[in-house]
Amino acid sequence: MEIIKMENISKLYKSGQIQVEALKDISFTILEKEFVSIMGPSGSGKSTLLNLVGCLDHSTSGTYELSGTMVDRLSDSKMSDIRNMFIGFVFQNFHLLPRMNAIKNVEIPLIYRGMNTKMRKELAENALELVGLKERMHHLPSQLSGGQQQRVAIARAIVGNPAIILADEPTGALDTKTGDMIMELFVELNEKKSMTIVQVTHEEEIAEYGSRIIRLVDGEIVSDVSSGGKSNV
Ligand SMILES: Nc1ncnc2c1ncn2[C@@H]1O[C@H](COP(=O)(O)OP(=O)(O)OP(=O)(O)O)[C@@H](O)[C@H]1O
Repeated sequence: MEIIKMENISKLYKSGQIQVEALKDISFTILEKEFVSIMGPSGSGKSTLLNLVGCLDHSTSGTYELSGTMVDRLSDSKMSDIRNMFIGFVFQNFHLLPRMNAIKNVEIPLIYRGMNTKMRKELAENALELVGLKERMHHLPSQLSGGQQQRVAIARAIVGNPAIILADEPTGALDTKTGDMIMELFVELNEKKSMTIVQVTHEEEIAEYGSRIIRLVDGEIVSDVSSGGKSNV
């Protein structure tokens, strides 16, 4: 089943006289349960693409269907409803709230959903257990290592049981060994929890944890290869 379907997507940024075509008429589909890595040089459009997939921004032209819903034509508030329901985000620098302990950080997406305290705590504890951090749930981010903070961020991303995890350079702030542990967690979430994962990375070794690598250059897809060598372009 297709979960992400983009057709002829372009994104133009205009500032004054200057226009940048960050994405140029790109089309691709991602199936449920795929683990896709997006690579490309600086400025090639990776973050722009991830923002569109994550319903954080509108394209300039083209169509985007997320799990059967045409996203482009939705209002901002409808788009954020879709985002909260379908997508969990993981960032390079974790984006945890420093004054809240691990479990409170993980509860945040559930607060937005209006869930009651007891249910929130239970789900947040389960998510922290899944990432192997239940015993640290009362620690503040500053009392956790970088890898542990990223695992809290991943627990927060998955606590609402989203269909898709979007990760922007999830290992960018971590050493190699810790980065590998985060990737092993992604593989586990992908294989055991059937989560679709789309990550942006600069590192070839990190990209290879995915089962498919899409490469961008100058806003265009120049290659799209699944493991086993199957080309999707
Ligand atoms: N808000 C914006 N306004 C104007 N131009 C932008 C904006 N955001 C990005 N761009 C331009 O769009 C192009 C693609 O940027 P984008 O951030 O998507 O690239 P990237 O591949 O994620 O780069 P990096 O690896 O350095 O993060 C670049 O030329 C960038 O300067």
